[in-house]
Amino acid sequence: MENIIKTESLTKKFGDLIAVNAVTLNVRKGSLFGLLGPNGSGKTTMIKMLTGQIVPSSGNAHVFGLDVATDPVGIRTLVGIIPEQESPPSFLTAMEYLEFIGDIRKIPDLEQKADWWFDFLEYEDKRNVLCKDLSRGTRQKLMLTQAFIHNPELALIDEPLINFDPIMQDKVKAFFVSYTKQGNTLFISTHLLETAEEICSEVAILHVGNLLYTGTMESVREGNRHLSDLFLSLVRT
Ligand SMILES: Nc1ncnc2c1ncn2[C@@H]1O[C@H](COP(=O)(O)OP(=O)(O)OP(=O)(O)O)[C@@H](O)[C@H]1O
Repeated sequence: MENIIKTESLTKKFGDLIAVNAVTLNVRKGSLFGLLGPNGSGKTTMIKMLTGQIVPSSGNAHVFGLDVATDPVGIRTLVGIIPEQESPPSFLTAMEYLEFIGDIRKIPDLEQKADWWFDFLEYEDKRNVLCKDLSRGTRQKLMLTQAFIHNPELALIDEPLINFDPIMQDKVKAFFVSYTKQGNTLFISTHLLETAEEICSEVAILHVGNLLYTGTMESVREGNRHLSDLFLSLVRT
């Protein structure tokens, strides 16, 4: 099956600190890929490199065949991301922010698509509220909306569920599963191991920048093993 993301010895150093150490992995089309790891293991750094927000120190990564180092804008045009800032501009309303995204991405039928997302994520009543006055969960809804509103074939999202209540988490999880069942690819980082076990088709486990495991959820579950058992056995050693 086609690899949508390919990395080879991908490395990021911040001074003497090696945040991501020679990671080689492939993400297949249609995967719901979960990147797991303890605090500071390099998950955000990986996502930032794969979305062209920071440049690798060495090694390489290709997304849709585009090199993250030389074509970051090409990649960001194609994929859905929540940018580094993670918050919409405070001086725009939710709808004004989506119009701004619609202009940049040249999205046809923006109004109609925004209506669908306001309804689906249940924040229609916040449409005309300034972003600075939105709750953290509602800001996360808006950021998810802007990541998916142009119907990308690939989205890379750092901790997509963390600010949501359990009901909204269920709804978003179901969306992620149906999004990938349609042939799209989703790459998420998460600390929620039960959630990853429930929805991911493949996982990778990072520990102090090193890739300790990558495999399908079937291979994780061999012998009735739980993802948390595998995770803890790898990162506690
Ligand atoms: N801009 C930076 N400058 C210096 N060090 C950085 C920078 N960004 C990240 N790091 C370091 O790189 C390492 C990996 O950080 P990263 O944010 O990628 O981890 P993470 O797995 O996403 O962590 P968490 O689960 O806590 O969000 C950490 O030691 C972090 O302190």
